Amino acid sequence: MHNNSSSHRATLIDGRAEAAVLKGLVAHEVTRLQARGITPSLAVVLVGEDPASHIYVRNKIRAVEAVGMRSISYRLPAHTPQAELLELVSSLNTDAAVHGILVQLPLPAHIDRDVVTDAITPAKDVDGFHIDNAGKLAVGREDGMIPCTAVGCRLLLRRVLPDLAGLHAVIIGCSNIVGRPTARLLLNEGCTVVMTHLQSRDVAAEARRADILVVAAGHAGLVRGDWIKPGAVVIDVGINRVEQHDGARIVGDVEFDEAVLKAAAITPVPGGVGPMTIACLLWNTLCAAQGRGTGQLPRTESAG
Ligand SMILES: Nc1nc(=O)c2c([nH]1)NC[C@@H]1CN(c3ccc(C(=O)N[C@@H](CCC(=O)O)C(=O)O)cc3)C=[N+]21
Repeated sequence: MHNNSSSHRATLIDGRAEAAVLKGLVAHEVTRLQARGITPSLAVVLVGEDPASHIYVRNKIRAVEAVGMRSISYRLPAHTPQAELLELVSSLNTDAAVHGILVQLPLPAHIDRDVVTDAITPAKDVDGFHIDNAGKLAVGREDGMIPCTAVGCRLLLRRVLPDLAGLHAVIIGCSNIVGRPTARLLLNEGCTVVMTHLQSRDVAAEARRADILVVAAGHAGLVRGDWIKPGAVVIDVGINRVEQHDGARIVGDVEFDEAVLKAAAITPVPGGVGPMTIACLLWNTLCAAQGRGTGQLPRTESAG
């Protein structure tokens, strides 16, 4: 074993393997529900023709069906009026056969994202973006729907760090979709959480203090090797398409080749957080069908 600084390489956190475990659990619960005549179902709404969104939505639908759940997809033209989208959401809210509703983001500029997400019944809000769900998480409650990527990040961290209490966690990027909810979850675990964003003075200096570094900035190559404290655990949420001489490639927000020499463990991109986001979406859809929140364990029903 060579463990000197020149040969050290971080453990890779395998998001695909972790996602497969969670999907297996979901698939098992789905069979139990089906025995009672319930097939969990997810409605996915896509507005506009963004090619990346179409690929994401196709992958989500495939994953939903692979665990035995039902998916219903709605593809609306880019010029769809907001009122029409709200009508669709309203009809899905009252449809008892629909357990989860996901409106794919980003939405066209003429549609107010907050109005749409707040129109979804909180119990069917599998993204966890509704203000009621965000509010619960903000006060430390985990009985609502919690955003999928944040849940996925915590599961990956728990895999390599059994006890998160007292650790110094630094979040880079504070979107409502990823950074903020992840910060809330890590605070719930007892971490000391620092949230950095575009206006932060010295993000590198904050990052160097991190035992846990979560990067969700959407900026390829933002985090360099010298931003990472030796032995830190790095979660790279970024998904950036970069053009290279031999075609396009997906990279994260972390300069992986540098970070792998400093960190104790790191998530790759692809194959890290992304697959966990999908697996947690399946989990949330299951939770919605079972009438519970993300953070509540499945009820163990006795036979008969
Ligand atoms: N309402 C809403 N909810 C979302 O959860 C949502 C959304 N809108 N809009 C877009 C983003 C993006 N997102 C991803 C999920 C999985 C992967 C994923 O599985 N990535 C793979 C493959 C990456 C690739 O090759 O493209 C990986 O990282 O290994 C990526 C991105 C969910 N989003």
